[in-house]
Amino acid sequence: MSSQKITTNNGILNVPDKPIIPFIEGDGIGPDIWKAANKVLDAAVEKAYDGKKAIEWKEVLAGQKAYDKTGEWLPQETLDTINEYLLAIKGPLTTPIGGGIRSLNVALRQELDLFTCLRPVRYFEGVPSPLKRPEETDMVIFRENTEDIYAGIEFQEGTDEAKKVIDFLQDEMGAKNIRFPETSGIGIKPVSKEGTERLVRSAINYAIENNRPSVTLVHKGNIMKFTEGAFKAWGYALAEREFGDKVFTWNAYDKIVEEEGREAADKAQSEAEAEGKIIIKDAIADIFLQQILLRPKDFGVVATMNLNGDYISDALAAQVGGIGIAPGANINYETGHAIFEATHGTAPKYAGLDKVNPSSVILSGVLMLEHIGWQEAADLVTKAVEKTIASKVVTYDFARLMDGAKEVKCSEFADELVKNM
Ligand SMILES: NC(=O)C1=CN([C@@H]2O[C@H](COP(=O)(O)OP(=O)(O)OC[C@H]3O[C@@H](n4cnc5c(N)ncnc54)[C@H](OP(=O)(O)O)[C@@H]3O)[C@@H](O)[C@H]2O)C=CC1
Ligand SMILES: O=C(O)CCC(=O)C(=O)O
Ligand SMILES: [Mg+2]
Repeated sequence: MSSQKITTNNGILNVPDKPIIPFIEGDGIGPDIWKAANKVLDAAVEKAYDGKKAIEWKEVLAGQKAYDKTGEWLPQETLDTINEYLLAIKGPLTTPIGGGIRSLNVALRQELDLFTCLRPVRYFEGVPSPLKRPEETDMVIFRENTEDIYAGIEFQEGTDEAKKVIDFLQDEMGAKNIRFPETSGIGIKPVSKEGTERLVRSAINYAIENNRPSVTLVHKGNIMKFTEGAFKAWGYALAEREFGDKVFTWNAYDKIVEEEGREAADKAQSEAEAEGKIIIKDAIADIFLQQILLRPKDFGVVATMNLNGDYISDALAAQVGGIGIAPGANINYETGHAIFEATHGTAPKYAGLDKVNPSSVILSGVLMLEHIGWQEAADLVTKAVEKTIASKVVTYDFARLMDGAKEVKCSEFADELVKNM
């Protein structure tokens, strides 16, 4: 079996039996969790296909390891390789706070135009959770991944650049509400119609393909009208224009309320639900954070901008047991390019201790196996995670909250998963 590249034809992947898939080990806990994931994913593929399929892993460098070896944090060769091989899986990469290099994670998403950050959130039976009914949290986050205040367009307080932008805003744009212009840093928040539309389109397509009853557009459009408010308006317009009678929007609901009253609007929505139409609704970001805790059953697919999606990801992860079990994928649904990675970061205090939960990156690997159509291998891993957690053999993060659990190391948890396949 010779190893080959995965290729694409109009976004449809052509996957050989032995695809070459690049990986980035990552900083901090990265080496520990990647080693565990590598073992589990290889075992699942071997078992599912009896040795007739296998992944050939190809290391590419980023972060501290890249800097130590090449003097660059994100070598061009890494970007070129992922671009060429279409997919990659990565451990977390460190971003210093308040100075130093900008996020390599964000750079990878921007450089490869991986416009969706997909983060499914589901409960595994037996995981300790702060909720009474954690199984009701079952959502898929579609986070815009290339724009927003997260794009990193910022000017530091006290610099000529910050002064120039502030002078421009005050003198030429009539801005009167910069409270302390002499000592302000400035951040810019670009949110585009194209960026919004491709994200919302992907979210609705996902909802249709996966029988999810609703897509909620989460925004702070009451305050940031022309960025977050526009996201909501463009999202509704796209849903109505491109998905027609497959969806029923709260925009349409509001129009019926105006013309015929609330009872007629409620009736129209109930009929749409009965016909299996996807309800496209919206929520303002602050109240949304309350609603996901108090009535999580109301939400299926969540489409939102970059910063909101970052906060929502960690909040929802906590509802189902924490960031140790929160997978993700950065995907361009138009080209098929994708990088799979955990939601969490490098957890530096645990680096090299062989201690943390590898489930997030392992389940990111499950998303990768599903992305290439290797569902049998993906299912083996998911079932092994279910079985292992149910048997109360867990890493420290779950063990500290579970009665009667056996705490194991990161590597031992991976061994247990392999045993339970
Ligand atoms: N995509 C990426 O590569 C990301 C990178 N980062 C970067 O990571 C660095 C550290 O960020 P920080 O804010 O501390 O967040 P982290 O997600 O790295 O860690 C915060 C805490 O979350 C818990 N945690 C994280 N991963 C695991 C795991 N696998 N198993 C169990 N528990 C886990 C630990 O909790 P406890 O202390 O309770 O045990 C840990 O102390 C920063 O440089 C940040 O920029 C952050 C997010 C994403
Ligand atoms: O890039 C980083 O350091 C943080 C990114 C992050 O928190 C995320 O994407 O969820
Ligand atoms: Mg985050």
